[in-house]
This record gives sequence, C-alpha cells and structure tokens, in this order.
Amino acid sequence: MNYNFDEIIDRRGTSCLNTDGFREYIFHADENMKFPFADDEFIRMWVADMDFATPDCIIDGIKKRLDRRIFGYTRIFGDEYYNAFRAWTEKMYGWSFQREQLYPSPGVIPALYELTGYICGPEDKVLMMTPSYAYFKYAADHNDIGYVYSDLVDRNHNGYYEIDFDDFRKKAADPAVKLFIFCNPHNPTGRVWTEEELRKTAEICFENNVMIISDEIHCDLLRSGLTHTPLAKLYPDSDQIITCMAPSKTFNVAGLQFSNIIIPNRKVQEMCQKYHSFDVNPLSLAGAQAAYEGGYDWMIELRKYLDGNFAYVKECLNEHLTKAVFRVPEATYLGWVDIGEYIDKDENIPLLFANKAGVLLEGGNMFVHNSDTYIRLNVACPRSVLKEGLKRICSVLSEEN
Ligand SMILES: Cc1ncc(COP(=O)(O)O)c(C/N=C2\CONC2=O)c1O
Repeated sequence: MNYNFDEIIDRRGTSCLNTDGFREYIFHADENMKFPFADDEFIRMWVADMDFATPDCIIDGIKKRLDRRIFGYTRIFGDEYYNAFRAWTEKMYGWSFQREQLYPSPGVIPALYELTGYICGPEDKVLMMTPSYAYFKYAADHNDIGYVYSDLVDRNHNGYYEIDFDDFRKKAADPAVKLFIFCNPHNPTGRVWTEEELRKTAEICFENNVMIISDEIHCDLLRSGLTHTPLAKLYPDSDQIITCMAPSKTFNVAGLQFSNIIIPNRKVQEMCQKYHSFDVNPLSLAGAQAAYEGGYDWMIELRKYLDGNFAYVKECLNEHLTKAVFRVPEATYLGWVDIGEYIDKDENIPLLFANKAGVLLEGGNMFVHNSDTYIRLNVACPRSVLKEGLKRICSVLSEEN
C-alpha cells in the first residue's frame, strides 16, 4: 500500500508545540518575539515530531473507542494491550518481558523524572553521554541532583560517533553516579549501538553498581535494513536495566502521551506501586494498541521515505555545503550537521537561522555539551518542504562565507 508522505498538512490551530511553542522552547521568549518571517513562513525542522499524518489504523482505533461514548477513569486492565505491545517487541526485536514489568507513563520524559527520583538520593548524580537530548540533564535538575557527562567522540570527524570507553569508565566509577540514562538509539548523533558497544557500556555500569535507564524511544525508526538491540535483551536475568519505548516517535503520536516503561527491578517496582499513577487516557490506550497491532506496514514505508529524505540531505550538503560534516544517521529522523567551518563558535545558531533563513532548528548549546557548532535537522517532513528548508540553510551559510 502507498502512503502519501508528500502531503502537506496544515497544523495551524491545533495548539501544537511545533507551530506555536518555538518562541518559548528555543528562544525562551514570549509571543511578542518578532522575526522577519511570519510564523507560517517558517520551515519547521526543530522539535522531534513529524509532519506526516498518523496512520489510519491508529485513527480508526481511536474512532472505535470514541464510539463507546464514555471516557471514564481508565487503566491497563487485562492482557490485550500487553499482548499487542509484546507481540511488537517480539516481531521487531526478538525480545519480550513479563506483564508485571510493564508500567504506562504519560511520556518517557515524565518517566525519566520520576525514576531518577526513585533511584538517586540527594547527593547522587546522573550520568549521560553528550551531546545529549537536554531532558536527560533536566531529569537531574528536576530532582535537584548533579549530573556527569561523557562526551561521545567523532574520531575521524565524519559524523560517526563512538563511545569513549576510557572516559565513560572513569565517569561511571564516580561513587556519586548511581544512574546512567542511555540513549539507545542516540539522539542527536543517530547512532545505533552495536552489541559490543552495548555490552561494554552495560558491564561498566554493572561493575560500578550504576542502574541503567535505556531510553529506546527511537528504536523503531532505523534506516532500512538496520536492526536495533534492546539492551535488556542482552541481559535477560538483570534487574539493573529499565527500558523505555513508545509509539510516539514511530507513529507520530507524541501528543497521545502514552509510553511503555519496562521495570524488572523489585525495589523500583515497589516505589512505583507507592507513587506512580497508573491512569491512562482511554483514547491514547486505544491508539497505542492499534499502532502495535496494525502499524507495521506504514512504519516500513515511513522508513523508506525517511531514507530518501536523508539521501537528499547528503546530496544537497555534498553539493552546496562542502565544508559541512554530515553522515546519514543510522536511526531517528534527525540529521546532525557540523557547520563549524561556516559560523563563529559563539554564534546563536537557532537565532541565526530563524532570522536569516526562516528555518526553525535546534543546535549549538541546546544538547548539554559537545555540540557547539552543530545543527540538528528534523527531516520528518514532505520532501518539498525539506528541499526548501535546505535551500534556505545553504544560501544563508554560503552568504556568510
Ligand atoms: C531520547 C528521547 N527520549 C524521550 C523523548 C521524549 O519522550 P516523551 O516524553 O515525549 O515520551 C525524546 C523526544 N525528543 C525530542 C522531542 O523534541 N525534540 C527532541 O529531541 C527523545 O528524543
């Protein structure tokens, strides 16, 4: 079946962060912040949701629940949802988990905030790899505890990031480090960690009694032909690995606020029993179940479309921004580009592109550390929009030099 990923859908008037929240999120400004472009003239390549219609199977699943016409308090009762999600992880990853280990969360970020509080004490620290999705740091901030980062390294400066295991081992050995939030696959570098990298990372944490939250929210959106390995799959008897997955990135339903947290650790389970909210939105539950039961073919077609978008990015930068460093990411729909040869190190990158190109993107110091001269491009948009965004970006950087 063909899905129309080229369709441009008007998101204005839907109160979405992507169109209405950029002033506050990127620029920490209010609605009075002005730009040389009208809001609907911007090409939006920033927040990680997609400008593609959610698959019909999900919409139909939600409509079916709407037809029941009562939306009272709802939790995950019975095994219907568990069976749908477990069938997905078995089909996709050859991995499953016990029913009692599955906890719903309104989002992976709320889960990170909550779990960090359960696992860390006031004198403890959270470890992360940088550049990092900033909300990993915010999970520490939210709990008023410190954080430590280990910079990933792009040894050949070709866009292929690796873990600096000597540095990671040193950071994990800090007695205050009790939790490592692992981004697997990695946002923003796009790495899909190999089994060897996964095992080396996990065993350093095990040796230092560091609990691992493996944030695998991007695990379904790999380049065609690549395979994700859930970290917990490698350690079926370990209770030191909490796994976070969700339909939100895969099927563009982040607004449904529905995520899967798999917790094998008895102590953390007990904390959840005491403090966690198990209530879910009935429409979100219906949508998530429909996604896992019927969304596979759409996801495969989405992967192919994103492959094509990234091929275009590579071709465009090779031709027009020859000094930029970009490698097609192994996962996510987020391109990570070093434009250091075109800008000053202290440039406010998002402001430059908003004012000069009419493009909304994230970059610079928005990724905790190790990201100063980089931009992150969300390419999950119709190709015509991607082409216009890249044309504007290239023209601004060419003019600057
Ligand atoms: C690694 C990672 N974890 C968690 C989340 C959010 O989970 P949620 O609370 O929505 O379930 C994101 C979304 N990443 C975004 C969202 O906008 N820009 C980003 O890079 C993410 O990239």
